[in-house]
Amino acid sequence: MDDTILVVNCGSSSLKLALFDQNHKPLASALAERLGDQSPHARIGDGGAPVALPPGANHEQALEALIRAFQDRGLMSSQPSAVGHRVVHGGETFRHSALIDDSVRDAISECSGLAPLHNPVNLTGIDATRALFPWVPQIAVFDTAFHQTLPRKAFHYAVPESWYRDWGVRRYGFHGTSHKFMSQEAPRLLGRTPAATSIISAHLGNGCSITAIRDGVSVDTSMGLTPLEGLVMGTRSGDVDPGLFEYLATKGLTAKRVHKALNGESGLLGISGQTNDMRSLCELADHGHEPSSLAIDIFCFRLAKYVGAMMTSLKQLDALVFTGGIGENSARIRQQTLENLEILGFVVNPEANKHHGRLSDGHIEDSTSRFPILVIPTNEELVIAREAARFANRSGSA
Ligand SMILES: Nc1ncnc2c1ncn2[C@@H]1O[C@H](COP(=O)(O)OP(=O)(O)O)[C@@H](O)[C@H]1O
Ligand SMILES: CC(=O)OP(=O)(O)O
Ligand SMILES: [Mg+2]
Repeated sequence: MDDTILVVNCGSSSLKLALFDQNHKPLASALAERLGDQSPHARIGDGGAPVALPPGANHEQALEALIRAFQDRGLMSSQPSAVGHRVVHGGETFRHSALIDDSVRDAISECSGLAPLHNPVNLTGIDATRALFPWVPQIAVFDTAFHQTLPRKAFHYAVPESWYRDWGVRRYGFHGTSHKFMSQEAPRLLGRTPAATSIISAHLGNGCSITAIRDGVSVDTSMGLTPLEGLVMGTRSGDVDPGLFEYLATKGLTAKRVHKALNGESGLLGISGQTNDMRSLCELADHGHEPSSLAIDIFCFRLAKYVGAMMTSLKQLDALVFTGGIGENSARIRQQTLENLEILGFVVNPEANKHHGRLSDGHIEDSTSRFPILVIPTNEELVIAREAARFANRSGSA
């Protein structure tokens, strides 16, 4: 058995793998996209060698092909010592990561009703990897776990109490591994200890969420019962008036249809009518495409509004942090968001922002800014690998 840790992140139509050594150094990564499609793609590394997949390949086939490719290239000689899985929804059952056995698997499956787009595919990855490596400890790392510290006033909706008691209707929060990573990395850059640091962490990828972290723990977050609430996202609406379900019913749209549209046909894609990809959207806006400019305006306005809201959960603010594909790479989106926040004392340094903070230890604030502003590349896979190693060591297998 190798002293490697394999991390598996199954998305709805994609699969990301990462391999780490026992010191948590990255050894290899792989990505499969458009699974279930007639022409799926898979490759090792960033822009690296393609891996052949049959038309319509599912997660299981992609997983096997990519692991075989790791082995063929000598990156993974036999079996990993542990496998860590991203699981999106852990409900109230999982406050921490869990060593997967049949009962943990069943409990994850029971949470599927709350994340029908995410948990079933996470389970596909778990089942496939357990079949491939039956003697290797497998650890579930939950997006929701970091948010289990939310106080009741932050997680409780103003709805009939029995909805929470009987059906678990509450705010859970997601992207917990990314926000947790920020809660450790931001203090490191600031020369502070995590337990004495309060930040606002904005994870802006395909899904977007923002979290207030007070003295190292999550105290408020924008995503809710499902990963639909809060910020504007690639294809998700974020906050809307729930009254629209009833109104749209009078137009002939069922609740199921509206839910599908809010998840898959809204957000940047819905407003622009063109794309859910922020990079393409910025190019369209540069060429004068008005709906794309509007989508960017709404995205930045909602984000700025949420930064203001998150500040009310903190006693002090040590940094506002941008992360995720958009947060890490789009100077324009950060600039426009921060312009909306000048009244609160956030002032960006255009030069540092242009370089994504890479020449200034992550800092992009101007010297006149009331608060530090940081850009930090996220590393959800590393957080999952660390958790998996911790559990594997505990079970005496690594
Ligand atoms: N240079 C860039 N400018 C603007 N947006 C970017 C840039 N690079 C990546 N993005 C955007 O980041 C988003 C994807 O974020 P990512 O965190 O990789 O997604 P996922 O949630 O799937 O992991 C896309 O909207 C993409 O266009
Ligand atoms: C929870 C969530 O929104 O995840 P993703 O950003 O991977 O879609
Ligand atoms: Mg990502």
